Amino acid sequence: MKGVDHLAHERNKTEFDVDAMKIVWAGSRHAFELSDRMARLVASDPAFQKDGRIRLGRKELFKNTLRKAAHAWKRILELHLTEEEAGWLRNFVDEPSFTDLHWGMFVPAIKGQGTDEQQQKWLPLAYKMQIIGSYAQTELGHGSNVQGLETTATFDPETDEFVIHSPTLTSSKWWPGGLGKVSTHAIVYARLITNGQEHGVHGFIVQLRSLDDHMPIPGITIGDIGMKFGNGAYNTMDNGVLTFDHIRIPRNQMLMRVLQVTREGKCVKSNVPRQLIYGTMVFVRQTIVADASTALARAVCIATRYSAVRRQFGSQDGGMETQVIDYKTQQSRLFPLLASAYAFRFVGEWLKWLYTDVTQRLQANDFSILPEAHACTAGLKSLTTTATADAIEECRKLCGGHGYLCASGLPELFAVYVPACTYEGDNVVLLLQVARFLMKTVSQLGSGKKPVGTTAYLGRVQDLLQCCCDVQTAEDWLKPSVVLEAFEARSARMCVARAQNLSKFENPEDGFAELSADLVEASVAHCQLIVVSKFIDKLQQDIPGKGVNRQLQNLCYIYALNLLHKYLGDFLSTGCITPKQASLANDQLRSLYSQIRPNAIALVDAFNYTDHYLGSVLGRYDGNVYPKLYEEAWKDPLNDSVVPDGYHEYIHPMLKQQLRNARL
Ligand SMILES: CCCCCCCCCC/C=C\CCCCC/C=C/C(=O)SCCNC(=O)CCNC(=O)[C@H](O)C(C)(C)COP(=O)(O)OP(=O)(O)OC[C@H]1O[C@@H](n2cnc3c(N)ncnc32)[C@H](O)[C@@H]1OP(=O)(O)O
Ligand SMILES: Cc1cc2nc3c(=O)[nH]c(=O)nc-3n(C[C@H](O)[C@H](O)[C@H](O)COP(=O)(O)OP(=O)(O)OC[C@H]3O[C@@H](n4cnc5c(N)ncnc54)[C@H](O)[C@@H]3O)c2cc1C
Repeated sequence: MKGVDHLAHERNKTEFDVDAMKIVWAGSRHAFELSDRMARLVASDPAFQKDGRIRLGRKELFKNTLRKAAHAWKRILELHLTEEEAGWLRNFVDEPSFTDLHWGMFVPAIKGQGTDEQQQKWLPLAYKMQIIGSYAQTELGHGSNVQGLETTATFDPETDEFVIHSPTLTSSKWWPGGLGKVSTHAIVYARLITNGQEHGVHGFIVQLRSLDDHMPIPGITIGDIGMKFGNGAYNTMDNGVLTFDHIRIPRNQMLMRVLQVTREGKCVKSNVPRQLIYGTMVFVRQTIVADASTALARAVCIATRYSAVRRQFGSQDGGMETQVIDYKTQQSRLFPLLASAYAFRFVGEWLKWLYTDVTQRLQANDFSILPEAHACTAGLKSLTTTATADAIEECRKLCGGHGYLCASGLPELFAVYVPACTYEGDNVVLLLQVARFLMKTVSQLGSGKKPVGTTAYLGRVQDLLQCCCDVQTAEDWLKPSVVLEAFEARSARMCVARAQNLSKFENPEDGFAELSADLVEASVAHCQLIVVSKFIDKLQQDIPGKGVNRQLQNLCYIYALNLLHKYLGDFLSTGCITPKQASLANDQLRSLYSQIRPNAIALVDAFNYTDHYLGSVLGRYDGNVYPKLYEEAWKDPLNDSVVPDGYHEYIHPMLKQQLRNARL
């Protein structure tokens, strides 16, 4: 690192091995080395520079994204990068583009829902980018309600083809990323109709544009849906609109792992459950949880470094003013977010493991943990994206006025990140799925069915309904068993109370609708328990590096005790803890903030983000904020001229008018 390090005094306070923590954050030494190499490769390549992209108009911005995507692909081929390396490289390019959907949804959909023959035909083309795919599920009229989609795929036995059609305006495909201007193909979700009968929604591989001149296939109308929230941000993506006028595709382009349509138009079910049609969403939700920690860590890194640079008030005898990070209010807002970044990292790691396990089981025809995998991916996607979007905004406020400048990097990060609360399932709709799973689990307790996995604690429901929290001193809140029991008891009691209320309704669906707001709260409690318990599990691992485990313990208890404070109503009203114990938890929280304080900068350094990736003057590694902020201001196009365009037309005549009025 060249130049003066304005944060050196902070780094000198560190009480743990930062390099070892970098490996814990990355997940392994291999992941660390690989991501570090790719981050530096991108940061050092002028073709990937990001300065000024927020000032580009839509067309320039989009073309710039196409240029970067093409350059990234060129480098991937030239350097013979592996799939893993290529994924990291694209990540550090840090610009949403059609490639996210191609690699993130189109390819996984074919892998997850295609037959062996379909995979053999389509995957090589997709891997070489000889075709570019998107994922066209949502329509103008329906997104959450997948079974409500209107596009039809009618089998024509005479020609052995499906006819894909958009019967209404509301059946127009609407939102798919990469669709508007780039994709040549899409997985299109449509209602399957054979022999006049409906068979639910299925995926079809449909060519959209000519591979020669990129013109839409006759009968297809396609375009971009228009500008989205924020400057730059997600506007690098061509989210699209698409309609079909009786487009014909061969029968073998329906993804047939779940259901096969024969030459005669007969539907033959395979042994895999229907829900596997939703499998791509489970995969992507799992990756979104991992991405949440990355985005949250970016915001926290910026806010933490800047909070150590920024000084306000408190100067005595002409000495230095107080660093804002030393204010207890700043710490109580910032450190729980730092702890959440680590918590989400570890739960993301665990979810990846769960997903891999489910995939292997599915291949062996074991579908038993599919409902749990669905509930975990849906619930954790909802919990982590909501918390991350809120946290990015909180980090902006933690940076005061300068946080509102685009140069802070936070407005763009927020604008890019916030749709994660909606895409891949609206966060409330997903929590309702978790609630269904929880209510089903509770209702089966009486029949002796033993809950497993993340709901195993519900098997101890009788104990959890009666247990009393064993906390007498603030230090007692540093016992994993105490924290875990408080979270388990809160979630179990909320689930049982909701289930009892539901049982009062004659029609369970009416009850579910009426009590849905309460049910969502139980889902949140359950998901928070998962995050806390996976963090505690992480602490039990053998973590090398001086002081690393200690820091992680502090972060884990900050995460848990801050939630306890924030959701105190739940903990008190369900009788899990007493007001006195809650007050002791707060005492412990303050003590933990003091312990984290000297390590805060090193804990964000452990994310190993380059200045290029952070894209923030406030979050610079060297803390040299003010001169760079000053320099940045002069780059604004308004400062190209001293007297602005429009002066002669609008300002000058106004001034003259006032002068005349004054003389009158
Ligand atoms: C500063 C600059 C920074 C730059 C940063 C750049 C970084 C780039 C950032 C980009 C990162 C990532 C890119 C992401 C791109 C986003 C792309 C987005 C794509 C999409 O949004 S695709 C569309 C997604 N759509 C949805 O998610 C729809 C949500 N709806 C549903 O999932 C379902 O319809 C439903 C579950 C809500 C309802 O289903 P339905 O069948 O109608 O009803 P139910 O009766 O409730 O369910 C039936 C049973 O099925 C079970 N079920 C439901 N879903 C699943 C599932 N997925 N898997 C398994 N089982 C499932 C359900 O539990 C029921 O079971 P039961 O009968 O009770 O046993
Ligand atoms: C940036 C972005 C990228 C996207 N990319 C893609 C893509 O590549 N491919 C694709 O197919 N789609 C994509 N989508 C679409 C996305 O998946 C949907 O917008 C999302 O699933 C939400 O569905 P909706 O828009 O129908 O919301 P709605 O369901 O209309 O939600 C509106 C409100 O109704 C509430 N609500 C809905 N149903 C219920 C219920 N049962 N109970 C209680 N409340 C309810 C919701 O909580 C929300 O508050 C993208 C969306 C965005 C914003």
